[in-house]
Amino acid sequence: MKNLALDSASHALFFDIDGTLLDIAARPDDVSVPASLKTGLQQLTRKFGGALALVSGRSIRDIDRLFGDLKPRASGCHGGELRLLPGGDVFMAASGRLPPGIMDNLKRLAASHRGLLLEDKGVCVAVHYRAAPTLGAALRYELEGIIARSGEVGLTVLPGRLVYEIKRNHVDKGTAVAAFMRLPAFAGRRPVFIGDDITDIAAFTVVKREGGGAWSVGRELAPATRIFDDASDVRAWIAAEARAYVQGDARTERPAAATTAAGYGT
Ligand SMILES: O=P(O)(O)OC[C@H]1O[C@H](O[C@H]2O[C@H](CO)[C@@H](O)[C@H](O)[C@H]2O)[C@H](O)[C@@H](O)[C@@H]1O
Ligand SMILES: [Mg+2]
Repeated sequence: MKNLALDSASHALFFDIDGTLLDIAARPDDVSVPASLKTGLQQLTRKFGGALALVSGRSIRDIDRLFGDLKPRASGCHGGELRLLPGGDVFMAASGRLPPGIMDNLKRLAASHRGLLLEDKGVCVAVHYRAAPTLGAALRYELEGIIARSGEVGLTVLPGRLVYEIKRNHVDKGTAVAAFMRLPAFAGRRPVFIGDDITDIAAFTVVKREGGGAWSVGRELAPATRIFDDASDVRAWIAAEARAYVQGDARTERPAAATTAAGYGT
C-alpha cells in the first residue's frame, strides 16, 4: 500500500466496485464484501463530508444486495442509474430497459453457448464469458450484429473483464461523476476516481479534466496513474484512511466541511 494522504476537506472520492473494492470471482454472485470494507466506506463518507460515491457497472439494486445497510451515493449500470443522496431514490439517467427483441436474442445466444452468462440489469445488460474465455472476439461480433439488426440506435457494446456490457451510449461513468460533482457536497472539491478497467476510463478522463486524480488498480490505464496493486491494496488504504479519521490523527485530518448531523453533505 502506498502512502496517499488526501485532504478530506478538498477532495471527493469515487470508487469502482469489481476489481477495485472487491476481488474478482468466477461469477458475479460469488463476490464477498468484508464487513471491514463497509465500515471503512462509512467512515470515509463522514471524513470526506459526504463526498463519496460508488460508480459501478452493477445495478444499484445489486450494489445494495452486496453492501447491505450502507446504501451509499451510487451510480449503477455504467452511468445508467444514479442515487444522488445516501439511501435516496434511484433514478434512471439512461432511457429505459433494453428493448424486448434484443433481450430475446441475447437469451437465445446465451442458451446456445456453454459458459455464457446473461446478467439483466434493466437499463443495461452484461454478457459474461469468464467461463468461455476463447469466445471473446466472436461474441462481440455477434452482439454488435444483434444490436444492428434490431434497428435500435444509441446502444453500444462496452468490453470489460471477460464481459461485454450493452448500454446506452449517452451515459457512462464519466457522466455519472459529472452529475455527482454538481451536488453541494462535491462542488469545489477535486475528484479522485479509483478503478481497474477500461470501463473506468470515461471517469478517469472527467476527474483529470476537473484537476483531480485518476488511480488505476492492477494495471496501467491511461490517463490514470497506476497506484494500487490489487483490490486488497485498495481495501488496506481505505482502512488506513478510516483509522486515521476515527483516531483523529491531528497530522492528517481537518474537520470535514458542510456536513449534516448524520455526517453527510447534501
Ligand atoms: O464497474 P464495476 O464495479 O467494476 O463492475 C463491472 C462488472 O462487474 C461484475 O462483473 C465482473 O466481476 C465478476 C465478479 O468478480 C466477474 O465474475 C466478471 O467476470 C466480471 O466481469 C458485474 O457482474 C457486472 O455487472 C459489472 O458491470
Ligand atoms: Mg471494476
